[in-house]
Amino acid sequence: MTQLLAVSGLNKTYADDGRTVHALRDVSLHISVGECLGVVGESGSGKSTLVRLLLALERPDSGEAMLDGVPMFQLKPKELRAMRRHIQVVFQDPSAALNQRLPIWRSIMEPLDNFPDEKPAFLADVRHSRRETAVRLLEMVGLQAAHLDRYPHELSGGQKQRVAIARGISLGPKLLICDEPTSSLDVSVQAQMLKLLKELKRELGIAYLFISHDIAAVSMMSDRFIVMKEGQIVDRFARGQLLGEERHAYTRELVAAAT
Ligand SMILES: Nc1ncnc2c1ncn2[C@@H]1O[C@H](COP(=O)(O)OP(=O)(O)OP(=O)(O)O)[C@@H](O)[C@H]1O
Repeated sequence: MTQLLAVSGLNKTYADDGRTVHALRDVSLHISVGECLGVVGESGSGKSTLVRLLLALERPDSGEAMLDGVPMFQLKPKELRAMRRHIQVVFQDPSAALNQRLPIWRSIMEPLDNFPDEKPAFLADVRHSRRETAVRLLEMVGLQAAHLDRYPHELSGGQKQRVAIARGISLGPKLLICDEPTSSLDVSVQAQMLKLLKELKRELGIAYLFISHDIAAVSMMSDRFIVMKEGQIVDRFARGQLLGEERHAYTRELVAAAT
């Protein structure tokens, strides 16, 4: 499989009350085109730090991330902005991700409005019209044109997360980071959201970095897995190997805690 993202030797420390916190220690991973890499780890294991670095919101102390062979942390701000459209994110809390004062269709169109020349293949026939484009995106995530002019407070949590996913896929990214995308949702809605993400992955060929403390959700989505603890990757394995004898003790603890 063609490699999409190759992260090597990422280190990130923070100063906290005079103490140095190693949020990431020598983290290396790769994701192939169209693949889902699941990331599991308890709170404080470094998952959000990894996301912030990949979104270029912060820089690592050392290490590199190559996206399609381009070294991200060496890019100039303008180049970085252009590259960033290839990595989109869906966060845990869709309410925080959507502007409460904008109707849904405007929120959905924000990324495309920021990159007016982008025309992903699945939007090519509607891109001439912002509203038609928004309808197409809504339909792709299981909502309808009737939702176009609603405001976030008029939607359920699951519907808001669908809108956030519509935004996330709108630029046809190569990588979608799903950062605890189901954690804020009712249990009954979580499975529907995972099903939707799976369908979009298959339809659009997007690779996912799927982060969750919910091992069941990660197992359902991912082709391969990494387990993080105190900023380090302590275990790596492929689908079907979660319950294997060779699993790290910490992975087994997480599995035991989840069952
Ligand atoms: N800005 C910061 N300043 C100081 N310490 C930080 C900062 N950001 C993260 N840390 C520390 O780095 C470590 C990793 O944090 P991180 O948020 O990446 O973990 P996480 O696995 O995403 O946890 P959670 O699931 O709770 O978000 C933690 O010990 C955290 O306290």
